[in-house]
Amino acid sequence: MIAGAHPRTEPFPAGPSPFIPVPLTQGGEGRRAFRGAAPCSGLVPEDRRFPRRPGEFRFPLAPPPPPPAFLRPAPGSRLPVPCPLPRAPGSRFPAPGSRLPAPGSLLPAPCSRLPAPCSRLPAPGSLLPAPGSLLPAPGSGPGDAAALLPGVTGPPARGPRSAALRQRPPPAPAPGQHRGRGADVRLFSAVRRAGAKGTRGNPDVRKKFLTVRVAKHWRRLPREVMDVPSLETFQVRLDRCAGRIPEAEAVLDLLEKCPEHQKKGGFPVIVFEGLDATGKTTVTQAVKDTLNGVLLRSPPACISQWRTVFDDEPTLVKRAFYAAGNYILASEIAKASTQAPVIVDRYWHSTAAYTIATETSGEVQDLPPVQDEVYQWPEDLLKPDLVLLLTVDPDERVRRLQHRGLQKTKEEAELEANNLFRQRVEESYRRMVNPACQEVDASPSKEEVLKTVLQLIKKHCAF
Ligand SMILES: Nc1ncnc2c1ncn2[C@@H]1O[C@H](COP(=O)(O)OP(=O)(O)OP(=O)(O)O)[C@@H](O)[C@H]1O
Ligand SMILES: Cc1cn([C@H]2C[C@H](O)[C@@H](COP(=O)(O)O)O2)c(=O)[nH]c1=O
Repeated sequence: MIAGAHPRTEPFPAGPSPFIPVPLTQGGEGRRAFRGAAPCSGLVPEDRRFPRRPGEFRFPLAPPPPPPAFLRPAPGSRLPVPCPLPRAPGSRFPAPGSRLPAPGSLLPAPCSRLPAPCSRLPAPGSLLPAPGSLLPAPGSGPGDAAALLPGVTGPPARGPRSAALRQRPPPAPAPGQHRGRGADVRLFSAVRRAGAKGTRGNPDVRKKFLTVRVAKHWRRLPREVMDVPSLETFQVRLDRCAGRIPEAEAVLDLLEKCPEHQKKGGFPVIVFEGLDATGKTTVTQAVKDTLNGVLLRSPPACISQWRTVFDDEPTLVKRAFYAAGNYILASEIAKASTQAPVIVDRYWHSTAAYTIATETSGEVQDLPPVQDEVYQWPEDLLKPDLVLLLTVDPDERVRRLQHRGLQKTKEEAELEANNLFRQRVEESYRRMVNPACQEVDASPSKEEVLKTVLQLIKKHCAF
């Protein structure tokens, strides 16, 4: 976060490596140093580099490309006046019940960014809803909070990639999994089965039971969070907001350079997870030094300068950014693990755990149930050999946070202020599966924690 901030870690005493030494090292700076810096700008084309603070600059350096042909008006036709939809009095939204223009007409810029009421209507891939269709009242429809967020829903923004993404068939479901929409279908069928057993011969009871269970789940997690995660899902989501957030386009450009379905090399890949200030930076640095390994982190250095932009976005956009970072990181892991052991400071489990905890409220009992699909690893994301979850007694963690004295992220402030949020993040980590986390008590001294961690690595990873 603060470029050039003081180092986050104190060095471990140097010692002989218990593993085969590999003469390759990389990384080693405290992760905060990467926030706000542009460490691998070489990867980013010159016209895609952005200044580091959000608000300094919000539009691409080049003028925006002309709208695709299908959005342009027919020759000789008159452009509509700035917003053809009548506004509700005192509102930025069209009045409920107002009629939409004919399909194919050009939505001018201000209207094309209209949130929920407009963006929810078109069928996937279609330009506009049927002529004369009625706009729903703002906020109506299923309790899908995400659908009400600008830039989260609606057709992808623009460009040839958008068209390609739109034309691609939806990703095939995993074996035994329902397609795409996922959670609602899956949950519904699960409840149907339970209802059928417990309420045989009493359809009224079943009806009530179904309604209550499904509605409750919808309120807790937006459907998009429950969607089966895949590279394509996150590309589509970033593409949808690329017109508004130029950095999303830059992330997509980097993603396109990463081969799909990355495979791990012959060396072990070990991930460290945990709440902020549990000692990940400290221990990952020490393990990397001990094993002569490569240290990588999520989000990877080449996109971390845009964190501040995405951290201020709605959860689903933010999650798409961090998830995209994981796929870019996967290609770095694939390459590095052909040369040396790879130590990773945060990966998919962090993206999932923070999203789940942010999108839920209340106590850990209110999280999606154990074995829910939200705790699954994405099918198309390179898997590590071992994931170690560092946990620390809450008081000790607060002491470490204070000792560190760095500027806090929104989540860190939330973790400090909101005990329930902290518990939800940690419990979500614990519920992750395939691969699951191995919990390590990181409350003891740095030397003891390193010893424990090295023993676990020796036990679980082949060298
Ligand atoms: N085992 C330990 N005992 C005492 N202090 C520790 C221990 N491990 C780390 N610390 C100290 O706690 C603070 C936070 O550690 P560190 O930066 O490694 O945590 P982190 O998990 O990487 O945090 P973040 O996720 O926010 O980057 C630092 O000041 C560090 O020196
Ligand atoms: C990787 C990742 C991070 N975050 C958020 C959650 C935490 O508050 C900070 C941690 O960042 P740090 O560099 O380790 O201090 O970032 C997230 O929400 N999702 C992610 O995937």
